[in-house]
Amino acid sequence: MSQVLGVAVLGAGHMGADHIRRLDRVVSGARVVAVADPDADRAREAVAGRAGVAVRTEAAAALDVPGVGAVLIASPGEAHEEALLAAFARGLPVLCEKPMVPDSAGALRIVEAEARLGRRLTQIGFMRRHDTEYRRLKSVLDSGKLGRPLMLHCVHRNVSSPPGFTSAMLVNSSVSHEIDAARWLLGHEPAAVTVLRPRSSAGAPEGLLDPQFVLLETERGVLVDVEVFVNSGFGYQVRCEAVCEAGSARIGDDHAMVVTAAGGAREEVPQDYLVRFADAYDREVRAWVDATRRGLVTGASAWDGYAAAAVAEAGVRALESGARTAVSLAPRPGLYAGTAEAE
Ligand SMILES: NC(=O)c1ccc[n+]([C@@H]2O[C@H](COP(=O)([O-])OP(=O)(O)OC[C@H]3O[C@@H](n4cnc5c(N)ncnc54)[C@H](O)[C@@H]3O)[C@@H](O)[C@H]2O)c1
Ligand SMILES: O[C@H]1[C@H](O)[C@@H](O)[C@H](O)[C@@H](O)[C@H]1O
Repeated sequence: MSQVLGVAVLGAGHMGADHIRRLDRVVSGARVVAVADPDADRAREAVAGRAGVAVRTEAAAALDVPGVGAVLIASPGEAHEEALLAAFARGLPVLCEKPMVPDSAGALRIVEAEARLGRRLTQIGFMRRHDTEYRRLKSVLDSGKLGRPLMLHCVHRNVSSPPGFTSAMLVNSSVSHEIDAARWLLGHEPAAVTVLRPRSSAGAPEGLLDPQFVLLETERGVLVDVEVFVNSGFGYQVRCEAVCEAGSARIGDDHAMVVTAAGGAREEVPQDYLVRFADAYDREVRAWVDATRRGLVTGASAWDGYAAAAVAEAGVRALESGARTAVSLAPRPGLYAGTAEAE
């Protein structure tokens, strides 16, 4: 195993600050050596109490800090393409938060740039692939004991949406997780998307189409329905039930603690993803650090990031038109052969 991995973290907001804590306190074998955020105060706050971390306001400047051996991108999606290309130019391995690049043309440019390098450098932060419940669901599906999957019923609820969250983002930010999870669980691609809109919740900001009901049809005839509701007001809930020819398997019901007292029982509901998926993020970052120190790249690939962007883009068109919309994927470069099911 190589020496301690020096990491540059780009973006010190919610996810960036949590990943900085994780890299320094939870995962062994890595150390944050540089942080970039245009908001220098936020960057300084995220590394408060840690000696020897360079703070920069430009992402590229953080990559050039001596000792940087890998990059964790946690800036907003619109900044990811430039950051990924800057990392590729320096040959640095990357863990990039989802969405890899929000638009499919930009995501394809990343796939093409990495294919030109001839080696994978990128892992995408689709953390559900590292979640214990999702992994158990994948094992049971892969075992074949339940027969072929026919349908996935999914629920994705947030307590509230952050400022600036748009109706399209319910699909291309929130449901991007279900798109990736469905591709990973099923091992094949979505072929069409339809988005239905129930009446909007009075709890949603004015003009936001929330909730939505997204229906994916896969190329092998599996239906994946997703209720996405980002201003549920009550909790962070992520569920998935796979209905197969010989049985069903469901996750997401029982990860919380049940408190029984005073003649009643109360189940705690996590309030955000940092709680619900805390272990998954730890496992994701640990797997990235371990693989990178071994000179390997594992996990969701740039191709997975592109496929999720392309499916989500079809979903946004479906939301706008109200029509069933076909998904069209570019040819998959040989570098990514077989990565729909990659670990
Ligand atoms: N995997 C998950 O469950 C999950 C959860 C939340 C967010 N995310 C993703 O993480 C990323 C960050 O989200 P967030 O919630 O932390 O956002 P945030 O707004 O809290 O933080 C983003 C930070 O990036 C900084 N920034 C802006 N442009 C930058 C640039 N060019 N270079 C470096 N920093 C820049 C901002 O100043 C801000 O501090 C997004 O891609 C988002 O989709 C993933
Ligand atoms: O960016 C976040 C993040 O990806 C969360 O995991 C998801 O639940 C939210 O809906 C999304 O807005």
